[in-house]
Amino acid sequence: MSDLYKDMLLKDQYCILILGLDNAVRTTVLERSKTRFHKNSKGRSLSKITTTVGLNTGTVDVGKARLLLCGLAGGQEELQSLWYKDQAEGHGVLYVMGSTEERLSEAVAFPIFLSSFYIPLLLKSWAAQEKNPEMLISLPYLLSVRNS
Ligand SMILES: Nc1nc2c(ncn2[C@@H]2O[C@H](COP(=O)(O)OP(=O)(O)OP(=O)(O)O)[C@@H](O)[C@H]2O)c(=O)[nH]1
Ligand SMILES: [Mg+2]
Repeated sequence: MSDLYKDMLLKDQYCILILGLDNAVRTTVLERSKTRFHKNSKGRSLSKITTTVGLNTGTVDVGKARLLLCGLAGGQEELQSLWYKDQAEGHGVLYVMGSTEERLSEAVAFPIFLSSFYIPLLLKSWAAQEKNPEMLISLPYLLSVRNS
């Protein structure tokens, strides 16, 4: 309990939404992240992962940051409009693309929309020489998930 308490006090916490089309392996990325990064928790084995109903969550530690990962159900076309509202409510988005060629144009629409927000922000924080922790943790995290 004392270790947990210290961890909670020392770490900056961020809420990261995992978005992507249905069947894009969002839950797999979440469960693999838990196994890879959470010292006291092992993610579900791949054979136990079924279609998400509602919400999957998990916490992982990346450097000095603690990420609360939220995998939402519903990557289907009719629910994608919710992403535009949801993404503004988290600190960041982990967008998973595991799509077939037929759905590629559907899969890239949202990252193109997001980059119109984040690229100007990134350029602005570079120009002001600010260290933006949300952006600094993203690349090492993505590389580590990919390699695990
Ligand atoms: N070919 C292949 N399939 C994979 C891989 N990883 C996971 N899958 C399969 O992809 C399917 C979808 O994975 P999920 O993680 O459930 O995807 P999701 O985006 O959470 O899907 P929903 O919640 O149903 O929308 C499952 O049948 C997985 O077993 C992989 O590396 N290669
Ligand atoms: Mg899922």
